[in-house]
Amino acid sequence: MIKVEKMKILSQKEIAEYIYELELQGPLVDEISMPGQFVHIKVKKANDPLLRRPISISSYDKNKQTMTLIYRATGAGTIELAQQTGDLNVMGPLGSGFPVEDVKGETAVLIGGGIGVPPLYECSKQLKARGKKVIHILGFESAEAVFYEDKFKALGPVYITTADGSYGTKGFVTDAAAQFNIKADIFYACGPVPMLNAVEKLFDKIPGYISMEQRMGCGIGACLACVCAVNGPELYKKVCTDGPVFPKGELVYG
Ligand SMILES: Cc1cc2nc3c(=O)[nH]c(=O)nc-3n(C[C@H](O)[C@H](O)[C@H](O)COP(=O)(O)OP(=O)(O)OC[C@H]3O[C@@H](n4cnc5c(N)ncnc54)[C@H](O)[C@@H]3O)c2cc1C
Ligand code: FES
Repeated sequence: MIKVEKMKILSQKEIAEYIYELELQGPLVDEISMPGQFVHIKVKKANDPLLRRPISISSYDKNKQTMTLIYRATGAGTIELAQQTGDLNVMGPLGSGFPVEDVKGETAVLIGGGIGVPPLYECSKQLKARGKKVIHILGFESAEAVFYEDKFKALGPVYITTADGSYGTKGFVTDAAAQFNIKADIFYACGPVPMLNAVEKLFDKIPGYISMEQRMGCGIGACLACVCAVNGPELYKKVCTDGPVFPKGELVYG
Protein backbone atom coordinates (compact mmCIF):
# COMPACT_ATOMS: atom_id res chain seq x y z
CA MET A 1 0.00 0.00 0.00
CA ILE A 2 1.23 3.49 -0.83
CA LYS A 3 1.57 5.72 2.23
CA VAL A 4 2.13 9.42 2.70
CA GLU A 5 3.84 9.92 6.04
CA LYS A 6 6.22 12.02 8.04
CA MET A 7 9.37 9.97 8.29
CA LYS A 8 12.00 10.66 10.92
CA ILE A 9 15.40 11.78 9.57
CA LEU A 10 17.93 9.63 11.43
CA SER A 11 20.98 10.96 9.57
CA GLN A 12 21.94 12.93 6.52
CA LYS A 13 25.54 13.27 5.33
CA GLU A 14 27.61 14.05 2.23
CA ILE A 15 29.42 10.85 1.16
CA ALA A 16 30.95 12.08 -2.14
CA GLU A 17 30.95 15.34 -4.08
CA TYR A 18 27.29 16.61 -4.02
CA ILE A 19 26.14 13.08 -3.07
CA TYR A 20 24.09 12.72 0.12
CA GLU A 21 23.11 9.64 2.09
CA LEU A 22 19.82 10.05 3.94
CA GLU A 23 18.53 7.56 6.50
CA LEU A 24 14.79 7.67 7.28
CA GLN A 25 12.61 5.75 9.73
CA GLY A 26 8.88 5.03 9.71
CA PRO A 27 6.12 2.46 9.05
CA LEU A 28 6.27 3.20 5.29
CA VAL A 29 9.24 0.79 5.20
CA ASP A 30 6.85 -2.10 6.02
CA GLU A 31 5.27 -1.63 2.59
CA ILE A 32 8.45 -2.00 0.48
CA SER A 33 8.20 -5.17 -1.59
CA MET A 34 11.11 -5.11 -4.07
CA PRO A 35 14.55 -3.55 -4.54
CA GLY A 36 14.37 -0.72 -7.09
CA GLN A 37 11.16 0.86 -5.81
CA PHE A 38 11.24 4.59 -5.11
CA VAL A 39 9.73 7.28 -2.90
CA HIS A 40 8.41 10.72 -3.83
CA ILE A 41 9.66 13.37 -1.43
CA LYS A 42 8.36 16.81 -0.49
CA VAL A 43 11.76 18.42 -0.15
CA LYS A 44 10.76 21.03 2.45
CA LYS A 45 7.77 22.00 4.57
CA ALA A 46 6.81 25.10 2.52
CA ASN A 47 5.25 24.51 -0.93
CA ASP A 48 8.14 25.88 -2.98
CA PRO A 49 9.29 23.83 -4.85
CA LEU A 50 5.82 22.38 -5.28
CA LEU A 51 6.69 19.14 -7.04
CA ARG A 52 7.99 16.18 -5.09
CA ARG A 53 11.31 14.61 -6.14
CA PRO A 54 11.51 10.88 -6.95
CA ILE A 55 14.43 9.10 -5.24
CA SER A 56 15.18 5.36 -5.28
CA ILE A 57 15.27 3.31 -2.11
CA SER A 58 18.93 2.29 -1.92
CA SER A 59 18.53 -0.14 0.97
CA TYR A 60 16.10 -0.93 3.76
CA ASP A 61 15.80 -2.78 7.04
CA LYS A 62 12.28 -3.89 7.88
CA ASN A 63 13.20 -4.87 11.46
CA LYS A 64 14.31 -1.32 12.24
CA GLN A 65 11.76 0.31 9.86
CA THR A 66 14.65 2.23 8.25
CA MET A 67 15.57 2.97 4.67
CA THR A 68 18.54 4.69 3.06
CA LEU A 69 18.36 7.01 0.06
CA ILE A 70 21.33 8.38 -1.88
CA TYR A 71 20.86 11.46 -4.01
CA ARG A 72 22.79 14.15 -5.86
CA ALA A 73 22.08 17.64 -4.55
CA THR A 74 22.64 19.87 -7.57
CA GLY A 75 19.12 21.12 -8.44
CA ALA A 76 16.73 23.44 -6.59
CA GLY A 77 14.77 20.67 -4.88
CA THR A 78 17.60 18.35 -3.93
CA ILE A 79 19.70 21.25 -2.55
CA GLU A 80 16.73 22.03 -0.25
CA LEU A 81 16.48 18.36 0.67
CA ALA A 82 20.11 18.32 1.81
CA GLN A 83 19.30 21.06 4.39
CA GLN A 84 16.40 19.20 6.02
CA THR A 85 16.43 17.94 9.61
CA GLY A 86 13.75 16.47 11.89
CA ASP A 87 11.19 14.85 9.64
CA LEU A 88 10.28 14.63 5.97
CA ASN A 89 6.98 14.16 4.11
CA VAL A 90 7.48 11.00 2.03
CA MET A 91 5.08 9.20 -0.34
CA GLY A 92 5.74 5.58 -1.23
CA PRO A 93 6.84 2.98 -1.84
CA LEU A 94 6.15 3.52 -5.54
CA GLY A 95 6.64 1.56 -8.75
CA SER A 96 7.72 -1.96 -9.50
CA GLY A 97 11.33 -2.83 -8.84
CA PHE A 98 13.95 -5.40 -9.83
CA PRO A 99 12.70 -9.01 -9.76
CA VAL A 100 15.13 -11.09 -7.69
CA GLU A 101 12.98 -14.17 -7.02
CA ASP A 102 13.34 -17.25 -9.25
CA VAL A 103 16.28 -15.78 -11.18
CA LYS A 104 17.80 -18.42 -13.45
CA GLY A 105 21.58 -18.83 -13.61
CA GLU A 106 24.44 -18.37 -11.18
CA THR A 107 25.78 -14.93 -11.92
CA ALA A 108 24.22 -11.47 -12.13
CA VAL A 109 25.98 -8.35 -13.37
CA LEU A 110 24.72 -5.06 -11.93
CA ILE A 111 25.52 -1.97 -13.96
CA GLY A 112 24.98 1.53 -12.62
CA GLY A 113 25.79 5.02 -13.79
CA GLY A 114 25.99 7.99 -11.37
CA ILE A 115 22.73 8.44 -9.47
CA GLY A 116 21.56 5.19 -11.07
CA VAL A 117 23.89 3.29 -8.73
CA PRO A 118 21.84 3.55 -5.47
CA PRO A 119 18.93 1.14 -6.22
CA LEU A 120 21.42 -1.55 -7.29
CA TYR A 121 22.73 -1.82 -3.73
CA GLU A 122 19.59 -3.44 -2.27
CA CYS A 123 19.24 -5.48 -5.47
CA SER A 124 22.77 -6.82 -4.99
CA LYS A 125 22.17 -7.60 -1.31
CA GLN A 126 19.03 -9.56 -2.12
CA LEU A 127 20.60 -11.50 -5.00
CA LYS A 128 23.59 -12.38 -2.81
CA ALA A 129 21.23 -13.52 -0.03
CA ARG A 130 19.67 -15.89 -2.60
CA GLY A 131 23.07 -17.44 -3.31
CA LYS A 132 23.84 -15.63 -6.58
CA LYS A 133 27.29 -14.41 -7.56
CA VAL A 134 27.06 -10.65 -8.11
CA ILE A 135 29.44 -8.56 -10.22
CA HIS A 136 29.19 -4.76 -10.19
CA ILE A 137 30.21 -2.27 -12.85
CA LEU A 138 29.73 1.27 -11.56
CA GLY A 139 30.35 4.40 -13.62
CA PHE A 140 30.96 7.92 -12.30
CA GLU A 141 32.10 11.29 -13.67
CA SER A 142 35.29 11.48 -11.60
CA ALA A 143 37.05 10.11 -8.50
CA GLU A 144 35.30 12.71 -6.30
CA ALA A 145 31.87 11.38 -7.32
CA VAL A 146 32.53 7.71 -6.43
CA PHE A 147 30.48 6.30 -3.55
CA TYR A 148 29.67 2.91 -1.95
CA GLU A 149 32.64 1.12 -3.55
CA ASP A 150 33.44 -0.74 -0.31
CA LYS A 151 29.80 -1.62 0.36
CA PHE A 152 29.44 -3.20 -3.09
CA LYS A 153 32.86 -4.92 -2.68
CA ALA A 154 31.49 -6.68 0.41
CA LEU A 155 28.94 -8.36 -1.90
CA GLY A 156 31.10 -9.20 -4.94
CA PRO A 157 33.70 -7.93 -7.43
CA VAL A 158 33.47 -4.22 -8.34
CA TYR A 159 34.73 -2.50 -11.50
CA ILE A 160 34.71 1.30 -11.31
CA THR A 161 34.86 3.55 -14.35
CA THR A 162 35.21 7.33 -14.46
CA ALA A 163 34.54 9.50 -17.49
CA ASP A 164 37.69 11.57 -16.87
CA GLY A 165 39.91 8.58 -15.96
CA SER A 166 40.71 9.98 -12.48
CA TYR A 167 39.82 6.60 -10.87
CA GLY A 168 39.34 3.05 -12.14
CA THR A 169 38.95 2.42 -15.85
CA LYS A 170 38.71 5.55 -18.02
CA GLY A 171 35.48 5.61 -20.01
CA PHE A 172 32.03 4.12 -19.64
CA VAL A 173 30.65 1.04 -17.90
CA THR A 174 30.40 -0.75 -21.23
CA ASP A 175 34.15 -0.15 -21.79
CA ALA A 176 34.92 -1.95 -18.51
CA ALA A 177 32.48 -4.77 -19.31
CA ALA A 178 34.27 -5.38 -22.62
CA GLN A 179 37.81 -4.86 -21.24
CA PHE A 180 37.33 -7.31 -18.37
CA ASN A 181 35.25 -9.70 -20.48
CA ILE A 182 32.41 -9.80 -17.95
CA LYS A 183 30.15 -12.82 -18.36
CA ALA A 184 26.82 -13.25 -16.55
CA ASP A 185 23.45 -14.99 -16.79
CA ILE A 186 21.34 -11.89 -16.14
CA PHE A 187 21.87 -8.13 -15.90
CA TYR A 188 20.30 -5.33 -13.89
CA ALA A 189 20.97 -1.71 -14.93
CA CYS A 190 20.10 1.82 -13.87
CA GLY A 191 21.58 5.06 -15.16
CA PRO A 192 21.39 7.62 -17.96
CA VAL A 193 19.44 6.63 -21.08
CA PRO A 194 22.50 6.37 -23.42
CA MET A 195 24.10 4.00 -20.91
CA LEU A 196 20.96 1.84 -20.73
CA ASN A 197 20.81 1.65 -24.51
CA ALA A 198 24.51 0.63 -24.71
CA VAL A 199 24.10 -1.96 -21.94
CA GLU A 200 21.13 -3.60 -23.70
CA LYS A 201 23.20 -3.88 -26.89
CA LEU A 202 26.29 -5.24 -25.12
CA PHE A 203 24.35 -7.85 -23.12
CA ASP A 204 21.96 -8.78 -25.92
CA LYS A 205 22.32 -12.53 -25.31
CA ILE A 206 21.15 -12.62 -21.69
CA PRO A 207 17.93 -11.51 -19.95
CA GLY A 208 17.99 -8.25 -18.08
CA TYR A 209 16.11 -5.51 -16.29
CA ILE A 210 16.45 -1.77 -16.83
CA SER A 211 15.44 0.96 -14.37
CA MET A 212 14.45 4.16 -16.13
CA GLU A 213 14.79 7.57 -14.48
CA GLN A 214 12.28 9.93 -16.03
CA ARG A 215 10.97 13.37 -15.08
CA MET A 216 7.93 12.96 -12.86
CA GLY A 217 4.94 14.89 -11.59
CA CYS A 218 2.40 13.01 -9.47
CA GLY A 219 4.31 9.71 -9.12
CA ILE A 220 1.03 7.73 -8.99
CA GLY A 221 -0.08 7.39 -12.60
CA ALA A 222 -2.41 10.40 -12.84
CA CYS A 223 -0.57 13.16 -14.74
CA LEU A 224 1.23 11.35 -17.62
CA ALA A 225 4.39 13.46 -17.05
CA CYS A 226 6.52 10.33 -17.00
CA VAL A 227 5.37 8.38 -20.07
CA CYS A 228 8.04 6.68 -22.16
CA ALA A 229 7.86 4.89 -25.51
CA VAL A 230 7.79 1.09 -25.42
CA ASN A 231 7.75 -1.71 -27.96
CA GLY A 232 4.43 -3.51 -28.33
CA PRO A 233 0.81 -2.60 -28.77
CA GLU A 234 0.61 -0.10 -25.90
CA LEU A 235 3.26 2.24 -27.44
CA TYR A 236 3.68 4.18 -24.15
CA LYS A 237 3.96 3.27 -20.49
CA LYS A 238 4.12 5.28 -17.29
CA VAL A 239 7.49 5.05 -15.58
CA CYS A 240 5.97 5.77 -12.15
CA THR A 241 3.46 2.91 -12.11
CA ASP A 242 4.44 0.51 -14.94
CA GLY A 243 8.14 0.93 -14.03
CA PRO A 244 10.60 2.28 -13.18
CA VAL A 245 11.99 -1.22 -13.89
CA PHE A 246 11.24 -2.74 -17.31
CA PRO A 247 12.40 -6.02 -18.84
CA LYS A 248 15.13 -5.79 -21.46
CA GLY A 249 13.77 -5.01 -24.94
CA GLU A 250 10.68 -3.16 -23.78
CA LEU A 251 11.97 0.44 -23.82
CA VAL A 252 12.35 2.41 -27.06
CA TYR A 253 15.41 4.65 -26.88
CA GLY A 254 14.70 7.83 -28.84
C1 LIG B 1 12.29 6.42 -10.34
C2 LIG B 1 13.37 7.45 -10.13
C3 LIG B 1 14.36 7.18 -9.21
C4 LIG B 1 15.38 8.13 -8.99
N1 LIG B 1 16.33 7.82 -8.07
C5 LIG B 1 17.28 8.75 -7.80
C6 LIG B 1 18.25 8.48 -6.79
O1 LIG B 1 18.26 7.43 -6.13
N2 LIG B 1 19.17 9.45 -6.55
C7 LIG B 1 19.19 10.64 -7.24
O2 LIG B 1 20.05 11.47 -6.98
N3 LIG B 1 18.29 10.89 -8.21
C8 LIG B 1 17.34 9.98 -8.50
N4 LIG B 1 16.42 10.25 -9.47
C9 LIG B 1 16.52 11.51 -10.23
C10 LIG B 1 16.00 12.63 -9.36
O3 LIG B 1 14.61 12.47 -9.15
C11 LIG B 1 16.23 13.97 -10.05
O4 LIG B 1 17.61 14.15 -10.21
C12 LIG B 1 15.69 15.07 -9.18
O5 LIG B 1 14.27 14.99 -9.17
C13 LIG B 1 16.09 16.39 -9.69
O6 LIG B 1 15.59 17.35 -8.80
P1 LIG B 1 16.40 18.66 -8.45
O7 LIG B 1 15.60 19.42 -7.47
O8 LIG B 1 17.80 18.31 -8.11
O9 LIG B 1 16.48 19.38 -9.87
P2 LIG B 1 15.53 20.40 -10.56
O10 LIG B 1 16.20 20.77 -11.83
O11 LIG B 1 15.13 21.48 -9.63
O12 LIG B 1 14.24 19.55 -10.91
C14 LIG B 1 13.22 20.15 -11.64
C15 LIG B 1 12.15 19.15 -11.99
O13 LIG B 1 12.65 18.24 -12.92
C16 LIG B 1 12.55 16.95 -12.43
N5 LIG B 1 13.78 16.28 -12.83
C17 LIG B 1 14.96 16.86 -13.16
N6 LIG B 1 15.86 15.92 -13.52
C18 LIG B 1 15.26 14.73 -13.40
C19 LIG B 1 15.67 13.38 -13.63
N7 LIG B 1 16.89 13.05 -14.07
N8 LIG B 1 14.79 12.40 -13.38
C20 LIG B 1 13.56 12.70 -12.93
N9 LIG B 1 13.10 13.95 -12.72
C21 LIG B 1 13.93 14.95 -12.95
C22 LIG B 1 12.35 17.08 -10.94
O14 LIG B 1 11.57 16.02 -10.39
C23 LIG B 1 11.62 18.36 -10.83
O15 LIG B 1 10.25 18.15 -11.02
C24 LIG B 1 15.40 9.35 -9.72
C25 LIG B 1 14.40 9.60 -10.66
C26 LIG B 1 13.39 8.66 -10.86
C27 LIG B 1 12.32 8.95 -11.84
S1 FES C 1 4.45 10.99 -12.74
FE1 FES C 1 2.32 11.38 -13.05
S2 FES C 1 1.74 9.68 -14.32
FE2 FES C 1 3.80 9.21 -13.79
